[in-house]
Amino acid sequence: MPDLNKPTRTETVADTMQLTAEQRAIIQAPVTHVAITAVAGSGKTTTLAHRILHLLDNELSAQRILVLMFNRAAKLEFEKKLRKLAMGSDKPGQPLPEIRTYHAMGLRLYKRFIEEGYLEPFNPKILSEGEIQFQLWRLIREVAPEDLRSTLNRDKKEHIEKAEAILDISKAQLTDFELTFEQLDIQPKFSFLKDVAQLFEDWRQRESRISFADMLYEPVKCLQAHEPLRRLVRDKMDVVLVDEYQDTNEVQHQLLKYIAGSRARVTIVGDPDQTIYEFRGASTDFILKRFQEDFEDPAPFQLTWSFRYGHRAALAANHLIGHNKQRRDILCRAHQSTPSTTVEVLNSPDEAHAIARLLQQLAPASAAAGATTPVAILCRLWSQAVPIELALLANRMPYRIDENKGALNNREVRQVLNLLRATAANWSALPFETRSEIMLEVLRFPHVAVRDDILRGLTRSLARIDPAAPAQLEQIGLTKLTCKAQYGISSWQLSRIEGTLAALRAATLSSGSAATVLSQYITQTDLLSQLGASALTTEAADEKVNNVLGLYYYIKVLNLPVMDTLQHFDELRTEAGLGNGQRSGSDHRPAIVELTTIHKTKGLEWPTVVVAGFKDSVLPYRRSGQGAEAAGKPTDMEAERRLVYVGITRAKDSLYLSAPAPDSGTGAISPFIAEMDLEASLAAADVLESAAGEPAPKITTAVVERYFGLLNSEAVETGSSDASASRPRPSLLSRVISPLHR
Ligand SMILES: Nc1ncnc2c1ncn2[C@@H]1O[C@H](COP(=O)(O)OP(=O)(O)OP(=O)(O)O)[C@@H](O)[C@H]1O
Repeated sequence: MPDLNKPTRTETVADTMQLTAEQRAIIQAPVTHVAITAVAGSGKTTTLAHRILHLLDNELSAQRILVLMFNRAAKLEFEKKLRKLAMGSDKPGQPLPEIRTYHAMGLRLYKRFIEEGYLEPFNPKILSEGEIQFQLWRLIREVAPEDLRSTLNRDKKEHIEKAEAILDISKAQLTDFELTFEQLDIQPKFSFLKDVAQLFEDWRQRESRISFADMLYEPVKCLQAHEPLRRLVRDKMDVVLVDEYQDTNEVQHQLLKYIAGSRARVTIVGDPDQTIYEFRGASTDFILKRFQEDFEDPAPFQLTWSFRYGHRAALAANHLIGHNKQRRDILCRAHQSTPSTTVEVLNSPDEAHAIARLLQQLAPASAAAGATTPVAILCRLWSQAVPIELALLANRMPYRIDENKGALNNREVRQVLNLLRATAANWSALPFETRSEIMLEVLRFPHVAVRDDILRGLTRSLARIDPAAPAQLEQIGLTKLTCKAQYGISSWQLSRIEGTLAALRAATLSSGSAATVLSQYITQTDLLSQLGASALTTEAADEKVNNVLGLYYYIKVLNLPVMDTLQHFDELRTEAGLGNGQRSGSDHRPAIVELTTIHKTKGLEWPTVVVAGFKDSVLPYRRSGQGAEAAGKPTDMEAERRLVYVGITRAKDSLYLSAPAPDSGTGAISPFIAEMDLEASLAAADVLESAAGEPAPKITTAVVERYFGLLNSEAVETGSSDASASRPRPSLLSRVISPLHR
């Protein structure tokens, strides 16, 4: 193995990049196992990229270096970073190592093991969460013990969620269902769910289907069982580097061990405060303990300076995360080369429009900032994004959102709009086929629990008559006497259809705004609880209900009659490029806003970040569980706090925390805002950034004192002014939007 202690070209690279001593130590470390713990924005990925160039410079072959990233977005970002760095080096065309996600790696091994005859070929259509939950519910109904049958429907979600947890955690931890059941501390009355998990696996194998989890689980189980396969995969690499190790689970840790064998030296890097995938079996144990146990004598390194955000964001993040008890108490601190970051609370009774207005004001500065997408709006749940996206569209703000997540493609949004169409003045002028389709959607919203083929026949008859007309069912010959014989539906189903049609009739006759019509219909059909009940999990129920509520609030602010509201939405569809049923974008302006969830932002950063939904029940997210056990379950505050920590540490120049206006009736402000201690954080940062260099802030906390102590005791490294110059701070972004809520 080459001697990597000798000074090399990387030092030159390091010098021009103004790398810190902490970073240089890692880049130039000898090729041993290495464990790096680092704070958010401290240049973990940047340092890994430099380390790779250093290794290549020292005659390690690119083919013998493997980089494992957590997800696709992080992989793409890293590829870009490495390519750019390589382009600036004196060997711009040199081959670069393979960068893979864990799952891509698992899938590659899976296919190889099929070729070797150890695994069966699988259907390329990967099982979705929805399909898995649907199958679990089918099996639960098949095998539930007699004494639980009477409450099975009521506790549907609880059963599905527990069965899914047994399945997921067993695959993530490589434990059998029995042990997982015990570890999850599930009540004995649910022990039949272990059989459900096994029956699901039998079904899955019969159908040759695999899930996302199986891409890792199956090959690792195979490796555990077969020595020839272990020989096949091990010792192929000299160096393996793994990012985001704080979110590693057992199956990933084992895969890493098998790939490394006794040859590869492994570098792991991560930030325990950014662990946000516990629900997939992730644990800080792997970065803090297990790696040290399973890989011989790893050299420990730390990255403690943030280059992403300034003192305000650093102090707010430190105050917040300091409330977690189960952590290593490390402060993140802004490097002196880092421009200051403004932190503001955006208090508003109408979050969506407040954010859209803010972005209108920031747009020129954002465009000038030159970043590909200079602003990110981060949500806890996708349903939060519905009214925000609509407000962005209404303000003609070019944005980007995950495929399939757009508000106008959202099922509940489409259903609300169809309901409004059914109550609109131009109903009878609509083509017959359109009316039938709309009636079908109305009878599914909430679902009247009639089979689809019967429902289709029924809605074709209903489409012929006026929704405002009384006694419509009689008009199409559907009465208590005829319903069974003619349509094969029960009296109970008939009463549901009657209920929906009565609500539709009342809505059609209403002279109020679209919001009044919708609100009447929601109340009369008990829509929200019906929607919640139809979902297979609590989170899915919350998303459905919040999709409707988000749209309702948007329509309420719009305050237009039904026809005008529908026209407004037609215009939004055109703006979104959906006019002809295809999403193409109405114009080709580059997106200045990325609308996404905090879970999707691993390793990413933006000049301006807006974290939405700082209100109780959203941050921290409290599931509206229906089963008695779920409802009483305390929210995992530490996990939610880590999520907010990840969100707020994505900002470079400006961070906005969107919260309800006090006493506006739009919800209580999230306790996390108080936990950030913004008063103390901002006052302390003012002192640190003042040219006069005041001795101490007027308001102080233990965190502020430690922060000052750290800055004072360790000389901040010099020579980083170029780094700060490379990222000028947009002046527009520093203005106060709304008074800081204390
Ligand atoms: N020595 C340095 N001087 C100036 N800027 C730096 C330095 N090192 C890294 N940066 C910049 O700091 C920012 C954060 O770096 P990077 O994304 O690598 O951090 P990270 O630790 O991987 O982040 P996260 O905690 O989100 O995973 C980037 O904009 C990067 O270019």
